[in-house]
Amino acid sequence: MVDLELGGETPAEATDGVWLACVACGETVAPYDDVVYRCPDCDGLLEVRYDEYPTFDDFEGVGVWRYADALPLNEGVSIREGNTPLYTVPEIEADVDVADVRVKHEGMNPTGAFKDRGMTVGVKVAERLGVDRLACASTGNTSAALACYGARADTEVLVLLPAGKVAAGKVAQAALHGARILEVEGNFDACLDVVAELAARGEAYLLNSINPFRLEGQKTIGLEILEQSKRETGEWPDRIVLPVGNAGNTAALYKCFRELVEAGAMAEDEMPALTGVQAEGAAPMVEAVREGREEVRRWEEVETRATAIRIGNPVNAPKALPGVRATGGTAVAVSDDEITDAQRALARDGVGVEPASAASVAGLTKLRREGEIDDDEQVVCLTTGHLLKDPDAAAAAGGDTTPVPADADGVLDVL
Ligand SMILES: Cc1ncc(COP(=O)(O)O)c(C=O)c1O
Ligand SMILES: N[C@@H](CCOP(=O)(O)O)C(=O)O
Repeated sequence: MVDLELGGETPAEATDGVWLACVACGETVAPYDDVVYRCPDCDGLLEVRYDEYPTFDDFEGVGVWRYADALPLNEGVSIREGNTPLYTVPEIEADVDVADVRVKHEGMNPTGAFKDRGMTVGVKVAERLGVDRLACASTGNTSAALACYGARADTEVLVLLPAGKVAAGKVAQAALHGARILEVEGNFDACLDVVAELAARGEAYLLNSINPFRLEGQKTIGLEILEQSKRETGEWPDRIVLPVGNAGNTAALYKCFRELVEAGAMAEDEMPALTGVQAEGAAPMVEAVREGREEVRRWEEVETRATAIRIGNPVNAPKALPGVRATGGTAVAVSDDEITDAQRALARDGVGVEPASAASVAGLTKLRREGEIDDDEQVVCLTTGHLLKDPDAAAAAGGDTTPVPADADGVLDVL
């Protein structure tokens, strides 16, 4: 069972109205006394809790730190993350025949992915804890963001990547920002096992999404979607469709909604339906949702062109699965070809994304075809990473180049 109830008494462990609580057994833990990732009693996942939850009236400014009242600290290690666009996508909207489809493009963050929202918080907490080495396992984007924010904080960064399975743009980012890059003979889940063990031995501070502070930053995706949707359409969306890998965003969005409900700023039946999309070759969350299970079964073998979500053991599943259920959402698996088709469709609407991001639109298309989504819905698809993250995939999905001589007549001959 999971205990996701907010509110109640502030425990003695709280510092500045903030504490950690185990979602499995309810144990409370002081936030900044020791480095802790899991419940010391039962090994369950931890989440950040507050003595007070803000409403929309409490927010001011722009970007992630507009939402400081919903975050554990008042400021972060920041390079101006968040405030990403919510695009209309007229061609996709017409193709899927849904009343309103918008795309929240998280690829427009400073390092080109949503991870920056988590790192601006997580790296600041690391500073407060006084750690001297940051680490993560990564399919690419987490490592790029951690390398960048670690550089900004002048702290050593170690990243473990599955050898040969990370897109070129992401490795280049981690390298240029000065991270120590270790290529592991194994998939992402194996990398996470190793780095979690290093963290448990005190060798590094872990900044994957198992870190509860990182997910606080990612909550702001939900707050921005709600505010932008209300401003641009007068309504909150009925549904948010998102790619799922380690299930951090699903967990963070659900926490965002729960906090708004606790603050009295949202009714429970107003929570947008969280709709997760995975690649067919890496779909343990979809399997768990379909089978009504509380936990995922780890997939040892995973494969997909969408390398960012090539993940077989989503660590945040115990937080994310209740979110899918409680919001009336669902989960669906899509093929690599469906992902590439969606990447092309987004590109035709002027939105350049990496393959994993396009999974959201592929999922919407499939669920519409299967009659699981109604035509009168207002839907937001989350696109999580920029096109340039994976230049090889973009080139393969795009058109061919044509060689021409260096004169106008020669060029006109081929047109
Ligand atoms: C581009 C991209 N999209 C989606 C995901 C999946 O997000 P989550 O792990 O929060 O489910 C990731 C990483 O996991 C990613 O890098
Ligand atoms: N896609 C991720 C996988 C790791 O997820 P995390 O959110 O737990 O850090 C990546 O970019 O590495």
